[in-house]
Amino acid sequence: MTYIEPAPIKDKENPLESMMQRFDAAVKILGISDEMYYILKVPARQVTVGLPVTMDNGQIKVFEGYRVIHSTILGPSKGGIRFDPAVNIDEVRALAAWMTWKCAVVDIPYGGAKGGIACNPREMSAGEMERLMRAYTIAMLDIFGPDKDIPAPDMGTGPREMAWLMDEYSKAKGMTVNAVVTGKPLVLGGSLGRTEATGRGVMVSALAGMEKLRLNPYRATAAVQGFGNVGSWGAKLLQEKGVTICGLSDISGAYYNPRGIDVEKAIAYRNANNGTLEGFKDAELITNEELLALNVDVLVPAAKEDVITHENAGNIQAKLIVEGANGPTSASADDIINQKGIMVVPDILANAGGVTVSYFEWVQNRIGYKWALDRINRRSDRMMKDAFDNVFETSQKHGVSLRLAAYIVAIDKVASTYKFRGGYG
Ligand SMILES: NC(=O)C1=CN([C@@H]2O[C@H](COP(=O)(O)OP(=O)(O)OC[C@H]3O[C@@H](n4cnc5c(N)ncnc54)[C@H](OP(=O)(O)O)[C@@H]3O)[C@@H](O)[C@H]2O)C=CC1
Ligand SMILES: O=C(O)CCC(=O)C(=O)O
Repeated sequence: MTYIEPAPIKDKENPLESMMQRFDAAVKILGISDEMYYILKVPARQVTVGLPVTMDNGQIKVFEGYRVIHSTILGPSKGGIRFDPAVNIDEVRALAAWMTWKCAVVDIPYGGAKGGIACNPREMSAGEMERLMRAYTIAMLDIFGPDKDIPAPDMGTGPREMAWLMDEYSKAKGMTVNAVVTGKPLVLGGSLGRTEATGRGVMVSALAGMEKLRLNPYRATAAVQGFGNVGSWGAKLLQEKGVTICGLSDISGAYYNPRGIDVEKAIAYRNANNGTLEGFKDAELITNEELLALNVDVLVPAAKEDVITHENAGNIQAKLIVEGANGPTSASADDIINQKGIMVVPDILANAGGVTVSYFEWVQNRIGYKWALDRINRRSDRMMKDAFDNVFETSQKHGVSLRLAAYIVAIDKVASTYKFRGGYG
């Protein structure tokens, strides 16, 4: 029997610390009461479960899984499930709070949650992943529910895992409940457009930021860190809008070509190469650290948190950062980036396209209907652009960064909803 120990919690530069620093700054500007501060800060519910799973070699491994429901003030909680070796409870707490703020920024009727399991999907077979996901679903039967808490994919998970979750949940309830999870395969009630939705929202946010900076997409260059769901779709859709993608990366390294990389070709290469860009020939191999410092107009961190810190923020040359990942910039880098005059479209705005189309999926499941792709794209693009404009206006009004403005918009919305609900007891 083996116990898979979760990643240790770092004292500093951890996502929870970064989230709290921005939250505190926004709360100060809004002048929120002490009572409200703690109502918004403390997660509504946190669950940790031990998950014994029989591995292919017959050995039992015990994994630790989490679900944190940060808030249900705006509606049932919503947020993805992450499978990654670095998962720990603090990371999930930060990610859950970001979901609350994200749903509020794009104005969808959800609270925020996140789940995670400390595991390494790259070292697990499909059968092991399935047993782990089913064990997690059973452990969370009382937490999940189409009117309570609705999971979705995040790093290391996708439609396949969501299908297992839906199946296990439905079996336990004795009926098909497809609205319990979003990001499902199309045949199980998944929505058209969900797979590419987060990358599409990144593209819409990038174009909105470029317009403010008067950058012509046809003359602009970009580098994208992370080539999974968000990074590959973000890069592809930006390229379709005329942007030259000079850099791409995954865990194997970064790939640079100043004349531009054909993103479709890179995706085909990755798909045929066991999911990795390793050995990609149409570009020079550089490091992920070098990719962040490339002389490009737009930088899209779309891999993981805390990749831009006070140690490397000074090297960034991009004029615009569009945060595809959750928490890619640690709070210690904010001042440096602001002093350099770099515009940052923050995570809780830039990557909200995914949860927006998840919301559409949930609505379609509940009314038993399927919308066409052009309708979904039109609506989600509109919602992303409206959210960008609202955050931009708020930043002008308060003289603050887009990041702080996004927190102000979100916290104000959740706090005033709480007051209207009369929840002071
Ligand atoms: N999926 C979604 O709808 C949403 C995702 N997000 C956020 O976007 C980010 C990415 O998620 P998603 O695309 O779904 O995840 P995936 O697992 O599909 O992809 C993650 C990508 O990041 C790469 N990566 C991991 N670590 C590093 C590193 N140290 N340096 C460079 N690249 C690295 C991975 O490389 P490799 O494959 O080689 O391991 C992979 O290409 C996460 O922060 C997630 O929370 C936010 C909103 C919605
Ligand atoms: O699609 C969803 O419901 C949530 C996606 C997610 O986890 C995120 O936006 O970080």
